[in-house]
Amino acid sequence: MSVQELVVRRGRRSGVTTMVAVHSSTLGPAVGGCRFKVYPRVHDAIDDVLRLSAAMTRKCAVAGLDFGGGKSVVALDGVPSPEQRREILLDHADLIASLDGAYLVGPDVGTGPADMLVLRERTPHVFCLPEEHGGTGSSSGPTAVGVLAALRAGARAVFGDDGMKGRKVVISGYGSVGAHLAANLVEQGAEVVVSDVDERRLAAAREQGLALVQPEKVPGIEADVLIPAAVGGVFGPGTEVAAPLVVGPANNQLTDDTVAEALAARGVLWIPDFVASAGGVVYTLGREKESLTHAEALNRVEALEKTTQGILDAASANGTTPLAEADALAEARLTSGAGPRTPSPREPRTVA
Ligand SMILES: NC(=O)c1ccc[n+]([C@@H]2O[C@H](COP(=O)([O-])OP(=O)(O)OC[C@H]3O[C@@H](n4cnc5c(N)ncnc54)[C@H](O)[C@@H]3O)[C@@H](O)[C@H]2O)c1
Repeated sequence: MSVQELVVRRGRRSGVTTMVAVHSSTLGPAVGGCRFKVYPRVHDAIDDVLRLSAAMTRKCAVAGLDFGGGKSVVALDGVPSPEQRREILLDHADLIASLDGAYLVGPDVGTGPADMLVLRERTPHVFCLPEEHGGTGSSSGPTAVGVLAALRAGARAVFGDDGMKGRKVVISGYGSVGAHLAANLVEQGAEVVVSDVDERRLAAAREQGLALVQPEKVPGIEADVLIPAAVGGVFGPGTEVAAPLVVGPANNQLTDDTVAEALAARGVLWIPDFVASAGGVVYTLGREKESLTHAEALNRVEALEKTTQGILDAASANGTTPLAEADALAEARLTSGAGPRTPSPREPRTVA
């Protein structure tokens, strides 16, 4: 996999290996999140940072952002104490600082706005600081708004209308984005079923009166919509997916790109994750780098509905998959520099 720059360094304070991949700077400085996770081997972390940074390039290009794709990973070999965590983050911040603005970091799996504040001690190239420190805080709400926008376009293609009343929706991963989605969909009158591996998250779902399903039963469960909101790599060549529409925020949902064709051949409309999950980065960068208001930035997130619609229309007209069309859109923008700039704002439907 081609990558512009990969820097891997063992932290001088913590001894923990952290890394940054700048996949592309064609459209601007690379942006991405910091993944803080236990990996069996450093090589697994390198594979992850490379794949995730490539997905960020596609995500930014399709969403019309003037930023490139990057990612950073802290490759843990066990769960650190709070003191160790701080040392690891400071080491990681030094690595990011050494790239001199070529990579801007935000939160990802395992990190949040409070961790961004620690990184900020050593480098200015950080976004999503806590709101009380001038940042926009967690991007989960805007990410959910973007998923719902993509879902509307997908629902029109599959069901002929985008109303969710009475539709059965399965959400895999009742984390921060999953919980936003569940609340919104319940409000719209959908029958929501959730799945998680964390007992505390299941208890939170029960408290909201949500039905539960075991994670291993998720792909095969009869439903109208499946929302992957947990981890990547959940759909392989042989995965039987019962829902006719799949759209969700989890990054890199397919084990490889050919799975998109396998899903399409089985009559499943899969909306590329890098399209559906762009709401967080669109909102955050709009607010923090372009000084947009909350409403203006949310309007840009809502515009993902139109972007998704265009991708689905093209796939239907050309007899291709949404992945092929989303890739073509990203490629066109990366090669010409001119892309689908987000249309002018309209009033937001949802407030995160
Ligand atoms: N938060 C954002 O703004 C954002 C933006 C873009 C993409 N994403 C992606 O969306 C996904 C969800 O993000 P989040 O911020 O809600 O993360 P999160 O960590 O808050 O939630 C993920 C949830 O998935 C659960 N989970 C893990 N493995 C599971 C499995 N096998 N089956 C069911 N549940 C499982 C976890 O216990 C957790 O509750 C992640 O893949 C993330 O990378 C998030």
